[in-house]
Amino acid sequence: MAEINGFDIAGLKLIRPRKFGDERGFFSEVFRAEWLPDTVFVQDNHSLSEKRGTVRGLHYQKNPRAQGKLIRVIAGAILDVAVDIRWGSPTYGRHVAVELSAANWSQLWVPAGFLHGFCTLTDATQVVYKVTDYYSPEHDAAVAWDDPDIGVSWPVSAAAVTLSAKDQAAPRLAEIGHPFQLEG
Ligand SMILES: Cc1cn([C@H]2C[C@H](O)[C@@H](COP(=O)(O)OP(=O)(O)O[C@H]3O[C@@H](C)C(=O)[C@@H](O)[C@H]3O)O2)c(=O)[nH]c1=O
Repeated sequence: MAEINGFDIAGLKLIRPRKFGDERGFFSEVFRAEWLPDTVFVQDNHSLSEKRGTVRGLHYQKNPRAQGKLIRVIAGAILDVAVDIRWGSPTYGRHVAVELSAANWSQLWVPAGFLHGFCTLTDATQVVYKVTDYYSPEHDAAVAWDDPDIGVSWPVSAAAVTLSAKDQAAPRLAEIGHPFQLEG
């Protein structure tokens, strides 16, 4: 059982699985295939970010190895961001930013055709996510987290952020062309 809601940007979904607490702790179904019809996951990922103010993103894999991602947090909290880069989409360039945490037990479904990234709001944050294609270093790509054309209101300043070398060197959205076309 889960509550599933859409956003103004088509394709994105917020999933809130039920959590059954009792004197032992809790039980929760964290994934059911029926929540995301026609979606097949092939890889599960788990990352730990030691410090609050760590940004990972904004990432995507190029076609034909594009990935949909189902993201959740099992320790701490993040601001999770998905940017629509489906060329032809009425919401091209727009993003959503939602807090996912171990406390709110929410998951964000980000289909292929989006940039994805997050900022940790706590130390020792652990994020786990399912993806629909295997990691492919040749197709792995990024856009600058602080691209003003995207305009994410990140909860960390450029002076304080912890960022990988790869993410520091990422191009702006205007420089990557149009890697995804809206289907249908
Ligand atoms: C993502 C990934 C990385 N790696 C390796 C490559 C590298 O040596 C090390 C760290 O990789 P990265 O710096 O790319 O990790 P990270 O910055 O955490 O990348 C992730 O960020 C979030 C926001 C996403 O959306 C993911 O799809 C992925 O892009 O792990 C894999 O072996 N498999 C994978 O699926």
